[in-house]
Amino acid sequence: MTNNKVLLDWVQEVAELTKPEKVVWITGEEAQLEEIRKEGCSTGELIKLNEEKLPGCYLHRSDTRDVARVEARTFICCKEEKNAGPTNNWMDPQEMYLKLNKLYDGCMKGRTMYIIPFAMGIVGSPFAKYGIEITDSIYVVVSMNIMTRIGTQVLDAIGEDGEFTKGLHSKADLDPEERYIVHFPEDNTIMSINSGYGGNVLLGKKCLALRIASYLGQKEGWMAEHMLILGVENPQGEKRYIAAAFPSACGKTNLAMLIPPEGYRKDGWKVTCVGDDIAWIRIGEDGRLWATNPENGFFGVAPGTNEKSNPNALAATRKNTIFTNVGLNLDDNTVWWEKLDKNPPANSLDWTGKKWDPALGEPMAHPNSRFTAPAKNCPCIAPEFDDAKGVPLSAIVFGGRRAKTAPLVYQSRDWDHGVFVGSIMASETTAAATGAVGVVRRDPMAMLPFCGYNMGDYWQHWLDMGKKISNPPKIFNVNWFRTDEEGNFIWPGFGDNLRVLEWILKRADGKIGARETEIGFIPEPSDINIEGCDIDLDALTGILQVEKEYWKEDIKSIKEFYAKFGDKLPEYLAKEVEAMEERISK
Ligand SMILES: Nc1nc2c(ncn2[C@@H]2O[C@H](COP(=O)(O)OP(=O)(O)OP(=O)(O)O)[C@@H](O)[C@H]2O)c(=O)[nH]1
Ligand SMILES: O=C([O-])CC(=O)C(=O)O
Ligand SMILES: [Mn+2]
Repeated sequence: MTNNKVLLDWVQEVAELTKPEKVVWITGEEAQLEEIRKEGCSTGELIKLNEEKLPGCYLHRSDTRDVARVEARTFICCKEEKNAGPTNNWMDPQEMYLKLNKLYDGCMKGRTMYIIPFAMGIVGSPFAKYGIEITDSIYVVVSMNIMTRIGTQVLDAIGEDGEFTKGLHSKADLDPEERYIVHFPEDNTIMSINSGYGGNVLLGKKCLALRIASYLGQKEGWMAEHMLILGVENPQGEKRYIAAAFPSACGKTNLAMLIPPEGYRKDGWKVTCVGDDIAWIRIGEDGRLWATNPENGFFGVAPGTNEKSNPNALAATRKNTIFTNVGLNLDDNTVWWEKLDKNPPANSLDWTGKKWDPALGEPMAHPNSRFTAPAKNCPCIAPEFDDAKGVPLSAIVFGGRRAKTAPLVYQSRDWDHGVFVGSIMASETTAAATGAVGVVRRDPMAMLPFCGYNMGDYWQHWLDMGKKISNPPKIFNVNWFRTDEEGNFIWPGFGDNLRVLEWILKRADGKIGARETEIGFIPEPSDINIEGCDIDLDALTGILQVEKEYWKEDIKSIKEFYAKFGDKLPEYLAKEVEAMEERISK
């Protein structure tokens, strides 16, 4: 398969440690993959769904104690603790290797070890990064085939002495107490053990394309971000691209696949999706920022996805998709999740595989149940999806889930101030990670769980990038999640978010004015088009205010957070929070 000596030696070393019964190199050929899917069905790892209604689709159930990313068990192991920073778990690399090697010892006994060569980015592109994931999970093999570009083409691209990220995964015995998701950025190595949940085990995604890639980006002068990328074409035929960073389960997939409201559709607005979760961003020869999506599929949140909220995502899941932890309709062998439609199938199994009983009031699908769907399935996938050079960004948008404080939208004064706006992001936690849901926490640039080095150095890297871009995108912050006294969302969201994007793009093109406030530029309410939208001008005006009392509270929390970084906190950010405090307390 390959003459790469480093790779061959490593595979042999891993096989000696984990002691599998069999070793299989994944070629990427359909016949081999189909064999593996069949094998997965015979072991129960996969359940084949209705071939007529959902051709090529499977259901997978992960262990009930293993349904989300585990941030408390995710580590960045670099030589010096200060390089991991105060927001990452750290352990000395040698100590961690020792600990892990004990856990991996014999963990694949009686199992098959699969070797998956994969690419993040387009194979052969100068921006692609290659990896090898060794795993004992069929779910991982078939999911990596959807989420990344895999097979012999990748081995050829790596070549005899090319570099690659080493990724070792084993389900082992799924012991939550011994679960580890570990990154050794200095060794370009990832080790994951005792989990079978996507975010912990599909090592190309968060582990390589964000944690390892953010570290490489800092060294090599580019950026790896937790961002969707979308294209917006207005009725004049002007096409613009936006990248947006929202924390997990805060609306990236939905915004990336937005369907314009009816009036906008009639006028000729078009939205296309380049990516829904990760953006790799570089400075182009023209001095602008260019973004690519290194993935090949969507690992999207299932609950809430329906014909109305996100028809594009739903359409993407109608073939060759793997569903994880959703409900199973026993009458026709299809899947169901909360809000798919109004009629939960009575004769069904819940996400754990037990008969579902509506009387218990429990959801049928897990709140973090997911679909793994090929990007090519998505009706609005952008023509630039396969273009290795990516798309030029007009705007970068940050956003979180905040019932209060953050207004619907505001714009930073300039790039540096935009870095500040990203650094002070906060959001309510969601089911995407284990732990409490709905607790506000600081999540800078939506990268809190994904930054592979010291977040203070990461902010400095953003500031340094700004100095090198002659024509930087404009930077904004949005919040679709403001609630009223009864806890209802005030802004209708989803397709109507295009109304806010329209303002953002007019600002980016310098076509419209705005009101300067203590936190940045805010639209005049009349500048957001709400014709045909389910919100009135009063309510809109309400969510476009700077509410000083809330901001004062937020500034306290920002300062506490910043204080953790000591001398790693860029001076500009330290000064800016003081300046903002002064403006707010006037
Ligand atoms: N109220 C409101 N809810 C939204 C909006 N957009 C998305 N959501 C909800 O937010 C949840 C998650 O949205 P996604 O688009 O899947 O989140 P994501 O950012 O892609 O998440 P990850 O895949 O975890 O990174 C779903 O329950 C959606 O229904 C919006 O504009 N308004
Ligand atoms: O990694 C996962 O499990 C899914 C995801 O996109 C996120 O949590 O942001
Ligand atoms: Mn994500």
